[in-house]
Amino acid sequence: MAEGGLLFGFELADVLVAAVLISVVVLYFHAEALQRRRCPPGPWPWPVVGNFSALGDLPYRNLHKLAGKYGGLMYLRLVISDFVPYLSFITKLQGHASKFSKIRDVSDKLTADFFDLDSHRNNYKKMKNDPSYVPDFEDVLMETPFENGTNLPDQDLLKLLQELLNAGTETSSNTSEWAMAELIRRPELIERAQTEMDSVIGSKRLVEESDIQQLPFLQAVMKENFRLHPPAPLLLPHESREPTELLGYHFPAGTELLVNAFAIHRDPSVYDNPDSFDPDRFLARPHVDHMSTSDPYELMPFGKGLRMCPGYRLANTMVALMLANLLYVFDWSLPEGQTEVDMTETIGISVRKKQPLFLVPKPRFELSLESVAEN
Ligand code: HEM
Repeated sequence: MAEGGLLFGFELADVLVAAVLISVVVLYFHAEALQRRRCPPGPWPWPVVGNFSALGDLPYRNLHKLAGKYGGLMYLRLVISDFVPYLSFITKLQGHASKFSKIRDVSDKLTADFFDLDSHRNNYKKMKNDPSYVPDFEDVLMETPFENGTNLPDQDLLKLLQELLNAGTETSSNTSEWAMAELIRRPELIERAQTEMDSVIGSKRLVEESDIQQLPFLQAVMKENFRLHPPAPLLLPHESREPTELLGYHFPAGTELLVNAFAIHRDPSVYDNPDSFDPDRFLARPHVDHMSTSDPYELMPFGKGLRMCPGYRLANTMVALMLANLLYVFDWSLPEGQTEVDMTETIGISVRKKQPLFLVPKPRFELSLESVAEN
């Protein structure tokens, strides 16, 4: 009974607030249930924060675990504007946009200083008629005309160089570090790689690009390393432009798609003992080729299809060449007193070792400076 602002002994205002809250919760669950009817399964999102907390520090690992519960195709809500698009301004209020724009400004300045287009252009003008001068990538980009005959504007040129620098350096160096870390834990694998190279290369020179095709074990090491340590384990986010149906599920236009290459690479139905480093598995499965732009999808450190990494050939060749030479020219050991390699991961632009790897090299043979310079 309402009496003097009371309803069954409760303050009327409290009852109204409670009623509103309950309605909001009921409406939220109802709207969520409707929305999810045609979506793949996935963890139930918390109001406002969604499933963001499920990602943790190493999202590819946590999503892999979640896939064990919900299956390979999962639906998650990651940001507040996924719930209520007109609340996207909150992301701005959190200050991320301004932080990013500061980082962008610093990065733009570093790129401009590093590539120094004007002096590079002057140098190229002086050198281009010298037959011994080999134009570098910056020269080629500066000189390449568009279809309308003009050159790429400097600002665009710098952005392009910046993107290549960001996408290509840390990924490649981290890959090499992971490979050395895996190999030093299994010295017999280093010996096998060295025996293979000794038989193919023969004379005492550096390993060349043309040798790599004849080094199947080294290539198997590369594949196994990419399988266990894809530098970009969730590739890059992709977004659907149109509403799409897949496996009976509905994906509205604008759905963000993350492909968990890490989870694919550790699928026990494809790879026995998926967490162990075993290059022999690829000698037994030569058809699995991470350099193929389409199927097989068992190994995809560079992604697949139209948006696959455009630097994949350069990256694969450079990493293989670097690894081959490190193993061919040197024997390696852990620093005195160290018996274990810490394999903990952390994420920067790509996944890297949390603790940098320190190894001690010992030359396997004398290599004259002349033969190094010739290479
Ligand atoms: C081990 C080395 C590398 C790995 C594992 C790697 C991997 C990847 C992956 C997984 C993607 C996203 C593909 C997707 O979303 O489907 C990507 C994109 C990209 N990569 Fe690489 N990458 C490497 C080295 C390089 C190098 C050396 C360059 C250039 C010099 C490069 C340039 C790029 C660029 C520009 C993109 C963005 C492409 C786009 O927006 O469509 N990457 N890379």
